[in-house]
Amino acid sequence: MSFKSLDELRAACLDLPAGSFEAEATVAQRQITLTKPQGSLGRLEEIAGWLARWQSRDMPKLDRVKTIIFAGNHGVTTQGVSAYPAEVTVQMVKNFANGGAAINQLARISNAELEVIPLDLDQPTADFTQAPAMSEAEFLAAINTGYEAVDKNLDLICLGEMGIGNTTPAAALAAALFGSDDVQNWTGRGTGVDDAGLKRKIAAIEAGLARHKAALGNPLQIAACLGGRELAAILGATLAARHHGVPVLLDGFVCTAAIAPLARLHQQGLAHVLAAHVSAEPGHHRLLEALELKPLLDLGMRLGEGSGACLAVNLVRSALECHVRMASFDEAGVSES
Ligand SMILES: O=C(O)c1ccc[n+]([C@@H]2O[C@H](COP(=O)([O-])O)[C@@H](O)[C@H]2O)c1
Ligand SMILES: Cc1cc2nc[nH]c2cc1C
Repeated sequence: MSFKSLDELRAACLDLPAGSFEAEATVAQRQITLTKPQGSLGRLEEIAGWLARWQSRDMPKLDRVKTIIFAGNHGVTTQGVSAYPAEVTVQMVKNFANGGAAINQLARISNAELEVIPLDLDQPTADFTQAPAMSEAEFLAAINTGYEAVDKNLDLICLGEMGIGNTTPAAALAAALFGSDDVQNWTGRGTGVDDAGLKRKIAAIEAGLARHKAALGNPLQIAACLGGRELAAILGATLAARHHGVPVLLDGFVCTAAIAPLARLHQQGLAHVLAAHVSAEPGHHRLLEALELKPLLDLGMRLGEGSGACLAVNLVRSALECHVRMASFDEAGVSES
C-alpha cells in the first residue's frame, strides 16, 4: 500500500477492521476453566483476549515478535531543545547495528527480531517554528515507509524511535491534538535539558503552534507540520498493523504522540494498541489519559528506542503461556468454588 494523498491516507484511517470479538470471547471462556480464582490473573487475562481479538485466533501465538525502530532528524534542534547534539541520532543507529544499545539487550531477552529503519538522517525536517516540518510529499513518504515495514505474518509488533530533539515535536503534537493553552504541561526535559533549555523548548512549541494554527483542526496536517519522519513512520506502521491484524505494543511519549492522530480520526483507532509503559516524560501520563490507554509498566524509563515496548513483550509472553498451558479445574482435579 502506498498512499498518494492525505485524502487517501485519511480514508484508510477511517476504514479499520474491528478484530474478532468471537476469538476474544473464546479466550474469556477458557480463562474461567483454568486453575485459579476467577479473574485472579488480572490484566494478564485481558492481554490474552486482546491478542486473540487482533490476531483473530482462539489460541493466539507469539512465534514472530518484532521491534522496529524508526530514526529521524529534526530541524527544530537548532532552537537548542535537546541536551544532546543532533549527530547522536546517526551514531546511535550505528550502535544499534553493533548490538551496543539497551534495545539490543531487551530485544534478545524478549526473543524479538530487531530492525532499524533510518529515514533521511542527512536531511533533517524543517524547523517547525519557521515552516511546516514536512511537505505533504515528505510526510506521505515517511508514512508509506512505516506502512510497508509491517509484515502481515507478525504475531506482535513493538514500535520504537530514535531522534535527537523528537520530544519537542511529540509535545507539539500532543498540545495541538489535545489542548494548546498549556504547552508547559505537555513539555518535559526529554534527554535532560536544563532549565534554560526547557524554556527554549516551550517557546519553540508555542511558536510552532502559532505558525501552524490553520492546520490545528486536521490531525494529519498537524502530524505533517509539527511532527517528524520517524513519528510519521510509526503512524503508518500502526495503521498497517491494524489492517494486517497485528497487535501493537507502544513505547513511550514520542511513539504515543506519533499515533495520537489516529485516535483523533477514528474513535477505535488505537484499539489494537497496548501501552507498554508510561515514561518519565510528564506529558506521557497526560497523553495516555487523554487516549484512555492504561500502561502496563511504570518504571521511570525515558529512553525511547522501543525499550519499554520490548520489555513488556515478556509480560505478554507470560500472559499467553498461562492461557495456553495452564490446566483446567477438570484436568487437574481441583475443586471449583
Ligand atoms: O519516548 C519517550 O518517552 C522518551 C522520553 C525521553 C527521551 N526519549 C528519547 O530521547 C530522544 C529525544 O529526547 P530530546 O531531549 O532530544 O528531545 C529520542 O531519541 C527519544 O528516543 C524518549
Ligand atoms: C545516548 C542516547 C541514546 C538514545 N536512545 C534513544 N534516545 C537516545 C538519546 C541519547 C542521547
